[in-house]
Amino acid sequence: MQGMKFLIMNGAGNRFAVFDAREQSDFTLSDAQTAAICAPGSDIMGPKGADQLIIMRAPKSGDADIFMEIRNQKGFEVDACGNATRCIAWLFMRDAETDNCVVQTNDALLQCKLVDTYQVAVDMGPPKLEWDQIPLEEPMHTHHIDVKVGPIDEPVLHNPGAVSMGNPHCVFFVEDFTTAKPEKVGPMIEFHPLFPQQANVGFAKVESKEKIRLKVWERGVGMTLACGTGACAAVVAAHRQKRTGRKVEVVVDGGTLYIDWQENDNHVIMTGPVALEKEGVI
Ligand SMILES: N[C@@H](CCC[C@H](N)C(=O)O)C(=O)O
Repeated sequence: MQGMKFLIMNGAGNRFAVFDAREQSDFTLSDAQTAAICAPGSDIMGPKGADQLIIMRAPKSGDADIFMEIRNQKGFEVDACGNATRCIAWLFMRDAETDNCVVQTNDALLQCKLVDTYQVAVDMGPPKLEWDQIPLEEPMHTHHIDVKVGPIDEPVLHNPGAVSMGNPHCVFFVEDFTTAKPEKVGPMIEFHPLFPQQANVGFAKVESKEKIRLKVWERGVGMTLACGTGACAAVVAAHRQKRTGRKVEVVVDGGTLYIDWQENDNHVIMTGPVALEKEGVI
């Protein structure tokens, strides 16, 4: 690790430890090493820690510019992270002096575009909506799934939508966050038996057909200031339940993400901010 390029970045407050291993293909971190680096208070990350750790690697195919390995704060690898995609794309575009690029993840090839100095748009592709794509434990419609929180006859939360944006999301629609209690409900749903690969849990307050206020309990992390795939999933779930249109401003604790679930090609476009907090060498 000594001598390796290291950065701290965030996308709307979703914070990342970034290692540039493009020229060190044998560089790996165990789950335990990853968790130690990401932990709030770690030597590398300081008090805020990192929500995800990203390893930039050489692309695995000729149609991509860069490959991004994604690890959650708890250490394990996952297949998608919308905010980190914007950050890694921004970095690549800055260094290559271009305004578009393709970021590769385990899940997809993602087309990215610089739309302003610190704003990047990512084509997150089509949402996956079949029960076995999320995945769920058993066949069911994903438009709203039979999960309830609270007393059986008067649940506080019910009928969440299930969406995969390359990672599993369960999105509840809430009246207010005080009653919904995301910090308490999040971990219960993350490990609900209906989700064999666990789930990211969204709490979306629809303010109008064009605006959602969103909080997300992230799988393998906890509450974060922003979740890009969570924002995409919230808009897909909201539109499917006829709560919003397809083009929605999603306000998260760390900023605003603009989501457009395009009707013509079914792709979800996410636009949002990127911040570079620190850049150096380990
Ligand atoms: N912060 C992310 C999502 C990161 C992965 C997620 N916690 C998972 O386990 O799937 C984003 O911006 O999308």
